[in-house]
Amino acid sequence: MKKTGNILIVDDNRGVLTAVQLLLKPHFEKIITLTSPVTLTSALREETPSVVLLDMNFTSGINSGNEGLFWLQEIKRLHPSLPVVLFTAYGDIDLAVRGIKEGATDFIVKPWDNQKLVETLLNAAQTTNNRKNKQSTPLTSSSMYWGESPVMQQLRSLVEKVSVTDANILITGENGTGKEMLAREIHTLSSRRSKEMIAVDMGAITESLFESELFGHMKGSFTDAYADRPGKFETADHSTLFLDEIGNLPYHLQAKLLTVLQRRSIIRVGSNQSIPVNIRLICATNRNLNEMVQANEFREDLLYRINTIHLEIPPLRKRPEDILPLAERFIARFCKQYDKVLLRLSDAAYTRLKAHPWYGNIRELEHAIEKAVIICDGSELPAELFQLPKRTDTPRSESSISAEAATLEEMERKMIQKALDTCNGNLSAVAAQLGITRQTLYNKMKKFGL
Ligand SMILES: Nc1ncnc2c1ncn2[C@@H]1O[C@H](COP(=O)(O)OP(=O)(O)OP(=O)(O)O)[C@@H](O)[C@H]1O
Repeated sequence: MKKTGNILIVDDNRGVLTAVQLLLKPHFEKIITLTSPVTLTSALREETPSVVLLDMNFTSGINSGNEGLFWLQEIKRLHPSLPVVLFTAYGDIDLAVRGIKEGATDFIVKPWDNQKLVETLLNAAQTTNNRKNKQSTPLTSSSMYWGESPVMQQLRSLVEKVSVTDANILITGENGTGKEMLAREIHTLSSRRSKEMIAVDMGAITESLFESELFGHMKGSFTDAYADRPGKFETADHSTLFLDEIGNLPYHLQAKLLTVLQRRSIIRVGSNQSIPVNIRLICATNRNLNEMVQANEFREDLLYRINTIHLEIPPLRKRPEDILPLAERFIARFCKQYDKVLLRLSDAAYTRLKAHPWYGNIRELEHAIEKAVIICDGSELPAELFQLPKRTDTPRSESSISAEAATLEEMERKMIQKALDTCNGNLSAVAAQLGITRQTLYNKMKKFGL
């Protein structure tokens, strides 16, 4: 017989306790008994059962049931959704009805019918178990794979600790390391998970729409404002707001963001009414914000505000033990998606994947696997299906050009000058060609006197 959760039984009659305990033993994983309700609240703080069976009368000779109702309220105060089944004296239906009105799930009349008692308690415990399973679904169904590497295990334990708090989090890491995926995981692990996480790509937001997108607007406040519209901050109220590519936010707009984060309220464009917002903020960037602060490209006060907790996702090449488990997960996912039998990696493919530096990180690995699964004809993925780009250059952060600041600055100046010449001074085109924002370009031109 399958056992269902734990039960707490509170009854001052030891004979009743023993009889009920024997009856329920085959049905519950653990049975906790209390002969007095005095220790009830401390017992519930230690362990939350799936159901409580609560006697209504603890003082011999007094059958008012008031004590039982008092303890029922205490249980509900601690655990509002914990099912409580009342154990009432014979014929005391009125009391049972009062108990039900005050939140009890059901009642059993003494002397009890064994079968009815077992069924009632199992049904009540089942509702708790269903709820627990439902709550844990988002946690277990996450497609995020943490990896085997010690560095990712450390990150995981930190994430589990901080997710439940409302602390602002800054996630950094190279492109494709899974910053957005981690932000979603944090949201799923938080108490805000019942509402959708709101994600904004700060690199894609145009300067003219920045305020309206983030803080909302009132009808008629500008040409295209046909109706009142909430911004992302308001939409994320009581949820998580994920600001991706925060390093791409132009300098002069950073002050506006900071003000809202400090005040925890927004004012829609065209309004003068301040609207409080309760958001948990997660930001992400692949840029080094400390260096940007030094270069006057990022406000130091904003950095302090957003990085209460800093999580750095290491690049895949720095945790090679995670490459193959990730690859295998992607193979299983894409074989299912493209309706193929489960393919396996050939030994040569295995070696090739493990040796590749994956500068595009998990995203690059995911795409490589998807492509290979699509074109594979046999039951094994040969190495030839993985024509991985050979890159002789290393990612920016590790590049040798950072070795000497003077050389780097000279190189930067020359690159900007060259781009200015080829783009005939069109600053937007120069910024796009160099892969930087216009604000960064202005700052650098000022610095180099161009
Ligand atoms: N830990 C992981 N487990 C499984 N898939 C992952 C993991 N991390 C990333 N991915 C996959 O890799 C891809 C890139 O992830 P994501 O967009 O979160 O990276 P990112 O760091 O935010 O990228 P970018 O810097 O380019 O915005 C996504 O398709 C995601 O599903």
